[in-house]
Amino acid sequence: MNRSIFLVGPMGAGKSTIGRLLAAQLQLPFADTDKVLEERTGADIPWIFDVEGEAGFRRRESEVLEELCLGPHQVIGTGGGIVLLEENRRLLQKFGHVIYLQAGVEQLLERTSKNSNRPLLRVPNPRARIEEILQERAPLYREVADVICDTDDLTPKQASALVAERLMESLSQ
Ligand SMILES: Nc1ncnc2c1ncn2[C@@H]1O[C@H](COP(=O)(O)OP(=O)(O)OP(=O)(O)O)[C@@H](O)[C@H]1O
Ligand SMILES: O=C(O)C1=C[C@@H](O)[C@@H](O)[C@H](O)C1
Ligand SMILES: [Mg+2]
Repeated sequence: MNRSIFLVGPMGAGKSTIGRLLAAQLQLPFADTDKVLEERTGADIPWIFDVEGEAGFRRRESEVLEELCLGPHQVIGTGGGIVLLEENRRLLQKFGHVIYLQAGVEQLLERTSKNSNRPLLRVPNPRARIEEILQERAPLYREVADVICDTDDLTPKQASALVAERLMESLSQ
C-alpha cells in the first residue's frame, strides 16, 4: 500500500468501526481523526463544539488531517464533516485512497441513536438533520471517493471485507 486509506461518509456510516476491522484485515495501523483530535486537545468533541463552535472544531480537524497525511501509511477513519473544507478534500485525494461508506437515513438514524456524542445531532429532529447533511455532503463524498461501498445490509465485518475487495479492484485498474 503506497498511500493511506481514508474512510469518509456521514455520521453512523461506520468509518470508525469498519476502519478498525479493515486495518486489522490489511495488517495496517488504524487512526481516527476524531480520536486524535480529542487526544491532542484533551477535550471531547461536544465540549469543543460548545466552547469553540463548529468553526473551531473544523480548524482543529484540518490540523489533525494534515498531520496524519504526513505520517505513516495507515487506515484512517475521518470525521463525518471532513469533506466540507476544500483544503481537506484536496489532502484526502492527494495523500490517500478514499472510500466513501454509504448508508441510508434509516440506518444512519438507528446507528447514531445509540449515544449522544454527536453535537450536530443534538436537535429535536435528528432525521431531518441527517437528511439535510446527506443532501449537502453526498456530492462532496462522491467528489473525493475512489471507491463507494453501500453498508446498509452488511454487518461491519461484511462491510470491511467488501471494502477490501473493492479497494484491491480499484488499485489493480
Ligand atoms: N454496517 C454496520 N452494521 C451495523 N451497525 C453498524 C455498522 N457500521 C457501524 N455500525 C454501528 O453504528 C454505530 C456508529 O458507527 P461508527 O461510530 O463506526 O460510525 P462513524 O461513521 O465513525 O460515525 P462518526 O462520523 O460519528 O464518527 C456503532 O455503534 C457501530 O457499531
Ligand atoms: O458529521 C460531522 O460533522 C461530524 C461527525 C463526527 O465524526 C465528528 O467529527 C463530529 O461529531 C462532527
Ligand atoms: Mg467515527
